[in-house]
Amino acid sequence: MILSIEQLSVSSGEKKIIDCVSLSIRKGEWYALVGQSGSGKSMLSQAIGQMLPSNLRMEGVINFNEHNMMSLSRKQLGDIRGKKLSYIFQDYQGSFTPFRTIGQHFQEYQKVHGINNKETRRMKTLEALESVGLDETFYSRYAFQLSGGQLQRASIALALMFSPDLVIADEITTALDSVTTHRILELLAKRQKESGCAILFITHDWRHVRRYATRLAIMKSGEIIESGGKHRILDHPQHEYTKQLIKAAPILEKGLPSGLDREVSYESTFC
Ligand SMILES: Nc1ncnc2c1ncn2[C@@H]1O[C@H](COP(=O)(O)OP(=O)(O)OP(=O)(O)O)[C@@H](O)[C@H]1O
Repeated sequence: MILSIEQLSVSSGEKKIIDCVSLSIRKGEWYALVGQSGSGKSMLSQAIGQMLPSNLRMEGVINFNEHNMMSLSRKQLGDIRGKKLSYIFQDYQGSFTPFRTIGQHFQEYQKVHGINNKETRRMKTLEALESVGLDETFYSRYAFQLSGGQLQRASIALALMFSPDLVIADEITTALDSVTTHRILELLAKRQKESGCAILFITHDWRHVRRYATRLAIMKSGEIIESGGKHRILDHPQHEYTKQLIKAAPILEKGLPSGLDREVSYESTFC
């Protein structure tokens, strides 16, 4: 297991926001976390990287690789975050400051993680951008000169820069149109295959669960109410709430069975 969460609770004063959650993620898998708005998905994802605000109290165990995340120092957490554990957020505009070029962001990110030679950092940046279909002209562009899809491509490149074991992708396509969404998720799937990382994929969209996930968990009011393999849950949901969520989902693409991979060519067109 890459990640093992046991009996995790997060509270604000007397109020439990996450209630005794346990889940584990295997090496290289695509694990989906599904649930209504406010159910605690983002909070759980932030708890994994120990990024919760100080007003919240955490209990339980979070083991990431061989590390007990809750007992690490700031410095140890800093070494893991970005290198072994990385995040891609919904708010891609917020991930890049407007006054710095894409290249400067990549330079800074690598510098923080100990790559001291500027030219090495530049070469690695160009390689990373190329791996997501962005050519070298993007190096000197500012974030506001990129489309939403291009910024998410850059976010994916940044998140995968140090070949992390786990990438947490928190509703990364919510702000994108459907064609761009498709291209971004195909790109993420392709880069996942190449790098072998596991993905914790937070989503509201059952079509994406059906297409990409290997296993999933459903959250409701801070608890995981059902978890397991994709086929089992999509084809035979046990919990009434899961049944309702699946029923309320948009009609799934006709003729696409729950688990069969369908080859879709990777579009390198910039989006
Ligand atoms: N710092 C905080 N202090 C107290 N409560 C908080 C704090 N941050 C978030 N919450 C509450 O925790 C609950 C879970 O929020 P969270 O953002 O994890 O939900 P979510 O499932 O990710 O929702 P969405 O799908 O809309 O992003 C919400 O009720 C939210 O108001």
